[in-house]
Amino acid sequence: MTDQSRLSYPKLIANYLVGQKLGAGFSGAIFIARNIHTNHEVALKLQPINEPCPTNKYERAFYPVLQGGKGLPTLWAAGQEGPWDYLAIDLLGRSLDSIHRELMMKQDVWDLRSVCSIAVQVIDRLRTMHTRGILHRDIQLGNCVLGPAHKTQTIYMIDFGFSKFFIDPNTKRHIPDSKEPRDFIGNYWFSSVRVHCRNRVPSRRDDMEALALMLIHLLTPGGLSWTRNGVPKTDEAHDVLMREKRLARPEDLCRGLPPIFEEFLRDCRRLNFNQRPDYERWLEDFYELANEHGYEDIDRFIWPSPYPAPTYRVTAAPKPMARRDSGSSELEGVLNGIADMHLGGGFGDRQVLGERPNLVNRDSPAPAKDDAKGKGKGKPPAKADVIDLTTSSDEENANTRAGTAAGVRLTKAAHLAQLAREINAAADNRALAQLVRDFVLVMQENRSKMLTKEGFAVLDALHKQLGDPSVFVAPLRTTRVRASHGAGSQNENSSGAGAERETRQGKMNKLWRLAMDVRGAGSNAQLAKLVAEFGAVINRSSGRTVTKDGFGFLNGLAARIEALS
Ligand SMILES: Nc1ncnc2c1ncn2[C@@H]1O[C@H](COP(=O)(O)OP(=O)(O)OP(=O)(O)O)[C@@H](O)[C@H]1O
Repeated sequence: MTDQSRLSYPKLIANYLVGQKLGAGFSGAIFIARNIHTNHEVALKLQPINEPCPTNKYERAFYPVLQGGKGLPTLWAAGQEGPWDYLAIDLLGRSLDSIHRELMMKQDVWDLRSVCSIAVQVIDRLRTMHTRGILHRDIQLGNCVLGPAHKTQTIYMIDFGFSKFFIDPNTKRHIPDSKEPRDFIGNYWFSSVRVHCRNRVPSRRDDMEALALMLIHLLTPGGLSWTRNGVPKTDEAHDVLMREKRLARPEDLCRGLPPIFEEFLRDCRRLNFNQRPDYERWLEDFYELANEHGYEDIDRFIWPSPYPAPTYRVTAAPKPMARRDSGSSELEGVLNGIADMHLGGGFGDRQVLGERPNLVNRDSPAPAKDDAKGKGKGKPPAKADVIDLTTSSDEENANTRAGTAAGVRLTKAAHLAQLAREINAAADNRALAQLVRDFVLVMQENRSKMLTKEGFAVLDALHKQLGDPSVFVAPLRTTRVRASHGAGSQNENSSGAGAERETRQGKMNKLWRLAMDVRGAGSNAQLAKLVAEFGAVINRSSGRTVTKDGFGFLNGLAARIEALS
């Protein structure tokens, strides 16, 4: 890197009169410049041609491909003159970093409207870049800037010095993954754990994860914990930073925030190397979040914010009892063993549910509201009596709830897994109905209403028990069709437009119809079919969340199962 302070920049480069300095970066400086023929003002990025890290040269390759994309700057001129390499690009506005610094003098976190607006705009920019075969690889607040004077409500992406084509222009295939040691490319604050701490090759998922971390940073008082000591100056300090980043669990990073932030971060971390992120799903979910809070038109980033008061902030995480690398794996093992114990007991006999042709169709199932009364029986012990078993940062078991007669606080995943086992062992409709109510309780008590793989396992068990427990029933999960998660979407060229995804209205309509059908179901076999349909609707929906209508269906199901007993 060149020592900026010793450089003396020219007054005229090509057709540009060099004016006020806007900022200095890793390997050059950027100035306001005016075209001497047209008076057109640009931002001129100047770099010595012998710069050891010639980012201008790299950036030049990407601009032609990015031209015309919303929120991507226009390149007006580029070349070398004398000892200088220059790029003339759109003159843009303030960076989010500069807004952030100013805002943090007044309040501890950003307001939700602004964060949603940043989310949808940057997701959209990444979608454009990725669709054109380019990874950004340096997502950070300083590289998101407001548009020029007539487009100040559009967020622009800048600084493609670390960018890379991830589709090979000759083979048209995704670049290969590799486990070879490699230099870290990115930034300390937001680069993904895989890229920063595990030295993996960056791909689309890592740009998205960096965005997720950046959004969480904006809602964390004092910022993400590893950003608080500044840029690490020694290898030891860098190691400490990486360790902290690696160990930070999504549920702790997002405690107190709407569930979408945690789900977004987890989803980015779940993607395969060459998998296309489901940009559409996340756009839709952030629009929905904004909508729920009455924020309109978040495609426009309005600053100062019309709703400046912070709505959410990350709350401090309790100190975990046992952490993976804290050396207490024995204790952890014992606790997990307790969590995995089959606490249902007493159902060792062969299952006797399934089709009951002799059942009378009673037309008066209890309304969903009444079902809630039954929940007292399976009600978990008070939270104060429980032990926290949440230890995994990678699995979908983040959110704890009070649970089980053993007085152990199970993770959502452990509790759902236990419910699935109990459903498989249930001896009659009455027991099954109670377990469905317990399922509703577990889901409702948890912050995230996302139906995880353990939740689908509960539906699978129900489907099997209500159908015919003696025959193998294909798991509902195998019917998953989500655009970005299905096998087909592994292909980098997949459009992933989500043709088979459920719209919000479609989901509501289908759940409403299912809730109606469940009331009239005359047999366990009919209920089994409705459970399968329910699973399919949730599976195709945005965020795979169980909504109010979904709980309505489940409560109706419990009532009907009981009525058929
Ligand atoms: N087109 C632009 N219009 C206005 N300001 C800009 C523009 N491009 C960059 N800047 C300002 O200059 C700063 C440095 O620019 P940029 O990030 O492109 O340079 P860099 O040398 O690659 O920097 P870094 O080392 O931080 O990655 C930015 O944070 C921004 O404040």
